[in-house]
Amino acid sequence: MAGFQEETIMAALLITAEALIKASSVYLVSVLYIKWRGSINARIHKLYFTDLVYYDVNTSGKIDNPDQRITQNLDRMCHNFSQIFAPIIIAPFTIAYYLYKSVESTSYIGPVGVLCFFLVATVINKVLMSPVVNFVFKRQEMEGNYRFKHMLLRTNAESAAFYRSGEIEKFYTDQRLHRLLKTQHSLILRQYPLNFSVNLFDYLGSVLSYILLAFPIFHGDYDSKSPADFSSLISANSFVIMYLINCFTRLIDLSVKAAEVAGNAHRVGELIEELQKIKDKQRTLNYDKDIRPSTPPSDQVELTDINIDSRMTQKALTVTELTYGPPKSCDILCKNLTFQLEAGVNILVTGDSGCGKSSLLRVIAGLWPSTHGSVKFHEAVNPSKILFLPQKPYFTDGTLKQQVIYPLKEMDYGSVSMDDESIHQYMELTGLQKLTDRSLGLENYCCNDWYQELSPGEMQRLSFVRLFFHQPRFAVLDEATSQIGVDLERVLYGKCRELGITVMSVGHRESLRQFHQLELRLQGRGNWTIQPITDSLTSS
Ligand SMILES: Nc1ncnc2c1ncn2[C@@H]1O[C@H](COP(=O)(O)OP(=O)(O)OP(=O)(O)O)[C@@H](O)[C@H]1O
Repeated sequence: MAGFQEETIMAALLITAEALIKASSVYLVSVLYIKWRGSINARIHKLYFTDLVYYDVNTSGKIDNPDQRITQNLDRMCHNFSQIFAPIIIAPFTIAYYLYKSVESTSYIGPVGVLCFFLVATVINKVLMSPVVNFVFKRQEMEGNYRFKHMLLRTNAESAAFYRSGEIEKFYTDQRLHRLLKTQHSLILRQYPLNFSVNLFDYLGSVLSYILLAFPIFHGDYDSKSPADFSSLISANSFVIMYLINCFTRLIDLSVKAAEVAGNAHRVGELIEELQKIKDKQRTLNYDKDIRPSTPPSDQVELTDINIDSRMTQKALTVTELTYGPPKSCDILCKNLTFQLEAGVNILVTGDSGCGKSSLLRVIAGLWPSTHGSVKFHEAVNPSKILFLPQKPYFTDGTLKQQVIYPLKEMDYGSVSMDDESIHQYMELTGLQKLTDRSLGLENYCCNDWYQELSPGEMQRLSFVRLFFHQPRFAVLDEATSQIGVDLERVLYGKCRELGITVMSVGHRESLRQFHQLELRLQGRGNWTIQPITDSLTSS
């Protein structure tokens, strides 16, 4: 009786200890998770934003939106890990104690029997667990793809609506959902035998305790005991063996959760590795970002017949023997292109739609790799030296002023010698005074989605306010005035000249020619020409 009481107290103590460890582990894992997630997400942000791989990542189609995907996987992984942490920590102590107790009551038969049972169960569960890990990993990937499709549609809902593309978008979204459900179904199919085996070993465990007790009973070890002592001994010993089996079966039960943790960890690892690979690939690109001034190669375009402002002789960039095409394609958009962007000499890039004008800017900006040749910057690529205005204007969430000073932050604003009055003047110049009034000034209205608030022409005008605010020495403008009237276009280019901003523009409009001194024409099939513009306002 005393033995039975002792076992009960011991079991109660162990259960309490486990509950305590479980609560503490959930707390500990949560605290660690916050730190861990902070550092992992910061690493992703660095790879994704600072190292300029986001463009590649998004166009690679392999891991769109890695930040969100990694966070989701980390969430699940940490949740499951906090569930299995406590049982794993407490298991060695309970197992050691009950092994010792079962040796006392059944000699070697009890522990050996339980260990053999555990080994068989572990091997079988291990075999059944492997496919589950793979499918958990696949399900995460499919779920990420499906969610990303929804996010993409939400972001571009208006453009899709203009094309009345509801049916086709429904088709593609259903396809992704179908793939996700199919993977989930396959996962459930693989989980079925694993769950069956886990439950089977749970039940077999309770029967096993009586089988193991039968050995000392039939061996005659308890023959000398009175019926009362015998029955209390049996109940005490069966309790010990049952608890020992229970310790092992609980470890086996963890295999389902362990499979989930392994699947999630695998996916997080793969996403990070993929980002790192893209970054390494970028590093090995034949792309020279050296910002030190250098002497130009001898075979560059001669600009002797161009009226160059003698005060400005510095160069922004030199493109040498550049051959490029769309990534993951054998097409060549331009072959052996050589030119330089020199202060005071505006260049107009022209050519038919799809001939590779924007692609040239992508290669120059380092977003696309080149097949051959190099791009050498003589100025640092930062807003005060060289600023890119992309074809699709970019706006972040925040106030009007944050849009103007972008990519600077409010806190960096002090480092720029410009007051709000100048911004107001530029808003007025570009015809955006109404927008300032509507926004109750530059800083009083915080908008989450400026794309919904501005017309395409307003977006382009606001981009010019940004350009005037930064006053870089060089600007690369991709169809930056396509939605603006020719009168305002003249004003904007005039202001660029007044502020000493040399531009390289991509555009189709005839009216643009007068603001440039050189025309770089991409003729398709890799051919190109570069020649002076005779009707330029500034040419001699
Ligand atoms: N991310 C991409 N992946 C693969 N091919 C692309 C990608 N973006 C553009 N292309 C292809 O590269 C070619 C050149 O595109 P680009 O955007 O440079 O044309 P463009 O000359 O600027 O045309 P437009 O005047 O219409 O803007 C096109 O055939 C286009 O389909």
